[in-house]
Amino acid sequence: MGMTWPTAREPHTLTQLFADPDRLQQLTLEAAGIYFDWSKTHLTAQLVGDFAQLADERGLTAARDALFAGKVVNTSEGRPAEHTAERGEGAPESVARARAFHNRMRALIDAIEAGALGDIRHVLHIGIGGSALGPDLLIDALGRDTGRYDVAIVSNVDGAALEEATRRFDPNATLLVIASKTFTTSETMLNAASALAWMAQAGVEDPYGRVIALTASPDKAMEWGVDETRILPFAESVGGRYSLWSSIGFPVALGLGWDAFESLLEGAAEMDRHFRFAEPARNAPVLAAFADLYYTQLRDCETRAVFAYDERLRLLPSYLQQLEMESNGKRVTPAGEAIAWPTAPITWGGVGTDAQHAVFQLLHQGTRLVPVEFVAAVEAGHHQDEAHHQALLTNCFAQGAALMAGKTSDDPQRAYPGDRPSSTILLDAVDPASLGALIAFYEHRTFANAVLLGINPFDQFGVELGKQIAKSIEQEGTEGFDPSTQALIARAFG
Ligand SMILES: O=P(O)(O)OC[C@H]1O[C@](O)(CO)[C@@H](O)[C@@H]1O
Repeated sequence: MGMTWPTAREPHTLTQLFADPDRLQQLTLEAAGIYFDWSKTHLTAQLVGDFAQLADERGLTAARDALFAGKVVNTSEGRPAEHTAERGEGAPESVARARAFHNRMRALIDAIEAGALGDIRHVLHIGIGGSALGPDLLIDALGRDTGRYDVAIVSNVDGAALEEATRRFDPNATLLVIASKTFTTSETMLNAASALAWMAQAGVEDPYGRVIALTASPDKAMEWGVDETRILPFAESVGGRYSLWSSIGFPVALGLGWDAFESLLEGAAEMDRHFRFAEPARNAPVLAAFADLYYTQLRDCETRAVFAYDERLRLLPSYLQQLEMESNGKRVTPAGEAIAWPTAPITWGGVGTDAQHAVFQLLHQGTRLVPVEFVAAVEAGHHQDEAHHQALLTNCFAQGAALMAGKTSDDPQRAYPGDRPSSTILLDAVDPASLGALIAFYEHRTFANAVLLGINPFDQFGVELGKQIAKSIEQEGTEGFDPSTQALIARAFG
């Protein structure tokens, strides 16, 4: 498959690019209440135009329409990708089905709140990957001091993860939520069995009566012993890492309240409409994808870094790692042809200001170019002192300015080369609606990248081999494995 990427006509530094008085206006925009700034990247109006033309040639508009129309965009698995239908933006029958599933979830939440499952104060949500990262991000960001349920999200098969939750939870007041699209993921099933045993050992009368299943495989949940009335299904066409909006969002709806969950969906729907209808040069997910492609294809950047300048968003980089790397970490086209250019960069990041005192040295003075993304919110959380928040934001903006401007010095060790790109995403507040819009922005940006790269972002066959090998070691032992693996197993298990 051949493709010519746009080229920067004249190499200008970022500081030079600001000589254009229209630059700020051209490369900033507001969408779904979020302010986006790409003016400190090397994108120019010219480059945006070139990328828009490429997007045209690559069929971005048709691909986007197919996504929202519920067409089979996940061709390797022969199904649509209908996460937007969960927020009301999709094929009418898929939207109706999502509404019916949401109504079922709401009825169960109402019943739990009314005490139908007994005294519930703790919610133990067990799931991994897309069945954990979204709920974890939302609960961590917004679940403090709600006066509602205490929610723990447990994903790792390491028993220490489950123990941390069971140590602080009362088994007699715990709701066990098993979240798994397939209801076969080994880590989740082992954690779920151990959590159930913990409840039984503590003398909970009917532990199964406290189990909720969130799944696209209700039959498997029933086989496991979950009563049908406590199974919250979602459509097979909703991908794991895109499933926060479905019943996988149950701990969010229970922990933050139904109104918050609806605001989350509405915030995402607003971003959906923006992505659908805004022209490329004023379309936030599309512009972000252009910047991503500029740095990976034209500047050979192998990574991109996301720094949340807000403690509430500290899990955002982990969430994005799955979304971006599991979606676009591919090497062939849907037709099976090798892709001749780099695909998704490595997403990494952290929290500001902590990261400034750890990894920013490399960003400012290292030999690698890393496009940086800052995510911050104008409003401090209710728990936060204004002075702290001002210091936080000031640091965030200062870093962007410093990366770009650099600093000369007679001593090369003290010189900063500058011209290092960053983009800034500024929320008004960290609330359900803004986080819905933010996450939907990232989903569509990943999709736009995929279309231009020539990738199916909705499958993830690359995660299967390790799982198969782990299973075969468990079941058949080490025979046939390489000497290194055999030695490790012998040393660990004797
Ligand atoms: O929800 P499930 O089926 O347990 O899968 C969990 C996660 O595992 C993966 O399939 C990868 O192993 C993810 O895509 C998914 O989010």
